[in-house]
Amino acid sequence: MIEARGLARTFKSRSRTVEAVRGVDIDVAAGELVGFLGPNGAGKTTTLRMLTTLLRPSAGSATVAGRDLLTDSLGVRRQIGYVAQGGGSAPECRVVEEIEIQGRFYGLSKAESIRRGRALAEHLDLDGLEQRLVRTLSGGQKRRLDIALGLIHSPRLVFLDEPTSGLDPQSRANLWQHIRSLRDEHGVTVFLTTHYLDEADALCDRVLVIDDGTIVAAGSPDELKSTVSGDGVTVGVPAESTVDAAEIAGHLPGAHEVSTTEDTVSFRVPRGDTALPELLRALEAKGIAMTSIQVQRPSLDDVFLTVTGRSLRDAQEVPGAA
Ligand SMILES: Nc1ncnc2c1ncn2[C@@H]1O[C@H](COP(=O)(O)OP(=O)(O)OP(=O)(O)O)[C@@H](O)[C@H]1O
Repeated sequence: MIEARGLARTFKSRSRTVEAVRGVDIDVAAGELVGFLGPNGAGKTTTLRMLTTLLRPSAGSATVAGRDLLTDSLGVRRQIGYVAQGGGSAPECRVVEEIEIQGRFYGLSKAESIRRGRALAEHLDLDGLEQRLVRTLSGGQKRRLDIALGLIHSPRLVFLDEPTSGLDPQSRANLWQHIRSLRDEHGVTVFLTTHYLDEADALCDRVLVIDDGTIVAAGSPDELKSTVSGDGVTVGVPAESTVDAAEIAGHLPGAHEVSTTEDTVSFRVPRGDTALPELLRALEAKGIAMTSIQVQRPSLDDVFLTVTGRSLRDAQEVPGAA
């Protein structure tokens, strides 16, 4: 559905040149729900704007929904839906008018726009809001309206730029369900940007991690996590046993990054759940009584940390990156 090669975009002003996207390759298959994850300023929106024909690439090529991005941008536009970060609906318009206007933009008749609008309203929980002014909608309702507008012409591929940013946790979870059902029930391929780790983890089949204009990791959330350093295990032991316990931990298959505090031993192993029985047996054989145990699956932040050397959360706070 998307095949991009070496897509790049440089912004030049008199004082400086910004290489916002430095030659990315992107492959998205039909029916996938793919997340583009990265900190502020990583190049997510710039990539999205290129793939949706809103910004001409400085280099590279792409096929989007079967159309060539550079030579058939109109064809691409007809095939895709795009929901920008702030959405596109006018605050003083009624919901029903927005839906109708959007349909007319895409060449639907008034009757078709209304029919399609009704179906989308039902699907996206907008029933009963048709006569409301857009500015009176809640944050979650407004996002769902923006998504409905992006889907009015029944695109096979939809781009969502940070669809849940600024929403409260409940509205975010609700919107995730709607986004999932676009794919599950309507077969729409979804490509979305996010800087929420939990969103990428919970929602996406596959995640592309972008940092400083370059894709630094790609795979399903589980694949990405398993390529990192494995599960983190922390075992509490009596202070006099930490040295022995650390040695035992270090001999477990695949154990690495062993460290101790006064009364804990921490290490990583490929699978925490399978390493634990062996650890327990070995500690018991040495007469070491464990006082606590904690196993932590790696997070997407660990992935980011491994590939960039920085925490994704810290990377959000880079001055001037926004
Ligand atoms: N029109 C522009 N002119 C100059 N620089 C730009 C322009 N648009 C984006 N940039 C720069 O390109 C880089 C990537 O920006 P982009 O908006 O693509 O990042 P992002 O990952 O979408 O960030 P965010 O999560 O904050 O939306 C940033 O350094 C940004 O300042």
